[in-house]
Amino acid sequence: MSVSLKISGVSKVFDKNVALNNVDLQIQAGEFVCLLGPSGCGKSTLLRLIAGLDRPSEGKIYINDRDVTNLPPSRRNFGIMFQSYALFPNLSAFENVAYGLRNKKMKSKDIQERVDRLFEMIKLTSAKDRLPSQMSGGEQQRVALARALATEPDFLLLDEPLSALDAKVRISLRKEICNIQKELNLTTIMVTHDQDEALTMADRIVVMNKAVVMQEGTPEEIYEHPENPFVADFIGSINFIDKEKSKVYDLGNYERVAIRPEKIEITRNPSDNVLRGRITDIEFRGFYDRVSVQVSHVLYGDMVLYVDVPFQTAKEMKFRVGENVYVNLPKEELLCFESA
Ligand SMILES: Nc1ncnc2c1ncn2[C@@H]1O[C@H](COP(=O)(O)OP(=O)(O)OP(=O)(O)O)[C@@H](O)[C@H]1O
Repeated sequence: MSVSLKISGVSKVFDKNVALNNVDLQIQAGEFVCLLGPSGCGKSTLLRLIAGLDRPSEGKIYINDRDVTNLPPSRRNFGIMFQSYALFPNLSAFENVAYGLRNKKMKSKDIQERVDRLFEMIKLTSAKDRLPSQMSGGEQQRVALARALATEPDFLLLDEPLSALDAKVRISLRKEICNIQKELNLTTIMVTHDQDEALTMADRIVVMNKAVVMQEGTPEEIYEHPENPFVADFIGSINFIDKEKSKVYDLGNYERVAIRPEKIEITRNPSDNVLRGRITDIEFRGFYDRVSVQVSHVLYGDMVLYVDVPFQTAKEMKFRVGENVYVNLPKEELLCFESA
């Protein structure tokens, strides 16, 4: 069974340090939610409160509308997986996964069946009898996932589960975790500070900063319609244009506009609505080039805009550092913020 979770007015204060400030959050049954934010924003604290490893200073936590705020972890029925694999070093992979089931006094035959099924799920059947020290980091983390799922939890908590792994393994494990999560329709909350991870894995992202939720939404909503400069800046790259610099655009009541580097067009043809500039730097970034353009509009003052030019366009246009170009900031791509 998959459950819904509700965090209602939750605060957590350590001495005088406010780790969470009046956080509200609803998570639907079967949903994959990522808590994303910079170091110290409170995401691990929130995960610990949901697990019952710590108690909120204020507010309530509900599982399927049942108040569990004062229930111990053992009565919340979740699986958990940490950054460090935390496997028992002296037990085989199989016994690591079976551990919780033996504790529950499940029959040997049933344990065998369930653990075998889990090893099929994580595609590691051949490594069942190995010790953790005989497995790669990625394999150990898959065993940790199987262990978290063994007791058929109602929801899954993942605390930076991929951050200790190298880039390739991380990307393949992202997919595997998502597939398993969807197959089991298991409500899942993952803490990460890696925006790519959140964007590729989550049904919904909760962006946090300084103990509060800054915005929540689908990856597309968060990327395309950030509600404030913090979210715009934290997820993806962004150029900010502040009011005092922007005499070209009438910002009305807005204090700032912003535009993502891939939304700016760079050309050699002057036309309406383009700004003149000079290329000061070109960085090769694989499938795109990041071109820095010093905009030299009299009214603009000095401002560098970053423009991401897709690989193919960059190849055809052959931009050079020092060259004069024009940049177009399409009006419909501008993000407007009332305050900085
Ligand atoms: N047990 C504790 N005692 C005192 N302060 C704590 C404790 N746990 C967390 N904090 C503080 O609460 C704030 C939030 O910490 P938390 O670990 O939740 O952040 P985080 O977003 O998970 O950061 P990171 O990504 O670095 O793990 C920080 O200022 C931290 O120092």
